[in-house]
Amino acid sequence: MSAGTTSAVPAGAATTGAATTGAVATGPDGSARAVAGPAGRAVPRVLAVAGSDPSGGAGIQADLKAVAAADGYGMTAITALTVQNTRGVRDVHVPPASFLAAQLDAVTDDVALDAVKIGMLGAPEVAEVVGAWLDSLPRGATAERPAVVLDPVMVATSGHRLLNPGGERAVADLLRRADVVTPNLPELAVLLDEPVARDWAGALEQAARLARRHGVLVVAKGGHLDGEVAPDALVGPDGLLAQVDGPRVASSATHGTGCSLSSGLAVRYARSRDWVAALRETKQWLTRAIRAGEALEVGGGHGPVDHLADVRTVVAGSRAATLPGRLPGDVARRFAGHDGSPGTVPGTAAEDGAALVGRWWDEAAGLRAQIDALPFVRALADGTLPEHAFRYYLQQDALYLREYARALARAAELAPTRAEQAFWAGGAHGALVTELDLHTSWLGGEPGGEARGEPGGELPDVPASPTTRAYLDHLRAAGSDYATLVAAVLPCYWIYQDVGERLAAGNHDAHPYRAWLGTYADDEFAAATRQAVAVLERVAADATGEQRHRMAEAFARACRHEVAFFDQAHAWGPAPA
Ligand SMILES: Nc1ncnc2c1ncn2[C@@H]1O[C@H](COP(=O)(O)OP(=O)(O)O)[C@@H](O)[C@H]1O
Ligand SMILES: Cc1ncc(COP(=O)(O)O)c(N)n1
Repeated sequence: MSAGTTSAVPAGAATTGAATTGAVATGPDGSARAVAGPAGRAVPRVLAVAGSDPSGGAGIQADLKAVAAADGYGMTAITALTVQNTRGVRDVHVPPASFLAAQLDAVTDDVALDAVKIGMLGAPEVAEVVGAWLDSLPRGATAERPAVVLDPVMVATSGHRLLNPGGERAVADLLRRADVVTPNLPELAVLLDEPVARDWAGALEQAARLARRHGVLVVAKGGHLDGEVAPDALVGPDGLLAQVDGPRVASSATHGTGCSLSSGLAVRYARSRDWVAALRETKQWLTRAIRAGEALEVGGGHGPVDHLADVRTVVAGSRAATLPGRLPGDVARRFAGHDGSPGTVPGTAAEDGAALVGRWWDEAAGLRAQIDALPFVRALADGTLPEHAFRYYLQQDALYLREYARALARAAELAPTRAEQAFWAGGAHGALVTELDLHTSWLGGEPGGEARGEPGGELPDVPASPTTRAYLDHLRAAGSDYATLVAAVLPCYWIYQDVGERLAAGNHDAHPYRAWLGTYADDEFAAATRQAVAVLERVAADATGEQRHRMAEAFARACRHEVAFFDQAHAWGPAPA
């Protein structure tokens, strides 16, 4: 199941987009709570009223990162200072409530707010100040009134109280002033004064009761339940409005998920004015952020999510794209005419293709030289590469191969002839079984000696790096057009075979990676590479000028990703303890 699948929307209930525009749920005080309305600002101005977490994963720090990740402008009014890290909360200091009131006034006097996210309040008097401030904001579902998302923070994941005794009533008193409230299951139970829901159906019933009692929309969250799916749902006074399912990620990087969800939701709602769409997008983003969290290696307890995982992927991709070397456009223009219009190359069709592909390969010579000069490749060649750096490379390569096999399978799906279909299907099988088996068995054994692990093992339980993800994104983006896809998958064959030939030539009996280097000198792989190149030549020969332009770009980009991929393990540092 993919993250953020929306389902179980009852007929007539809010879903997304135009269908929900104008839908409202009415609170007991008669104020309208818009489920969806006219679109808001492109870069919403969002104020987080919350506590500080010095370890950066939860609280105001998470809020700012989540707001930035959702492309909003973040501001903060700090309610409390905590002394905490990923392992737990050591102390809490709540400054005078009047100081918070002054912060709120300073921001509101100057800045028009599109949304407010309220998190940890710490003490009843702080909640009261926030309540009075909310009452001073414009009322009703007007453009001037900021959307208010209340995350009723009470207890940290570690079990430490984040709200003084007596604070629960004051927080409950804020519910009627919020548009959406996002309690976790224990908080939902406290707000209703009921036992904690034991299953999802119970959680949805409680959420509806809370929504009815306070005239507020409730996001029920399944983070605290078990099972393969981590469901969230938007629930109104009349019950379920929409359920958003996502896979439960097996990860300890869940510190601050509640803070991040509520902030991301506030920004996305302020932009789209559609709570269901905002929840779905926020959930999808959060799932990616949780997946990428462990790779940050922050702390020894419940680590943070990687709020900026998507940004890192883009940065890694553009870093690869700007590696020195000829711009793809230059390559393409030479063959397609200066304006990118269909050009002609003299000679027979078959010669055209070979000449074209030969030029692309020559244009990538600088990148191939860069690969040879990379610290990683040199250390692998001379045997000085630390074992943990080699393992890192193997792990990322295994994660890459699994998805690369999908790209080859897609090429098989799109192939116009039976021969090409069979070739790519064989390549997909080879990547998935032969090559991936080699990786998993190496990862289970001694990289320096012979492979010892079991073939057919599972993929390494590590997240794909931003560099790996960026390369895979490139392959995915190429996947709708056969010619572009063939050009994008080719460098992985060709460069690997080319670099491998030189690595294998320097192999010797005493080389610590001799068995691995031996795998590079594989005649079958060399033959498959020649065949893949022949297919590329055939496709290039038949391509229009515009297609050739796209192929040249896809090919050159993939070459750049190859450089970045080989380079990514070079910052190996000391071996982990
Ligand atoms: N292991 C997980 N995998 C995927 N999503 C999760 C996981 N844990 C929590 N979430 C999501 O994180 C958000 C916060 O959920 P939850 O843990 O219930 O709240 P809180 O952080 O307030 O205790 C929800 O969107 C929930 O679905
Ligand atoms: C300052 C602060 N605010 C909120 C939380 C709750 O975090 P979570 O999102 O994991 O429930 C926290 N641990 N610290």
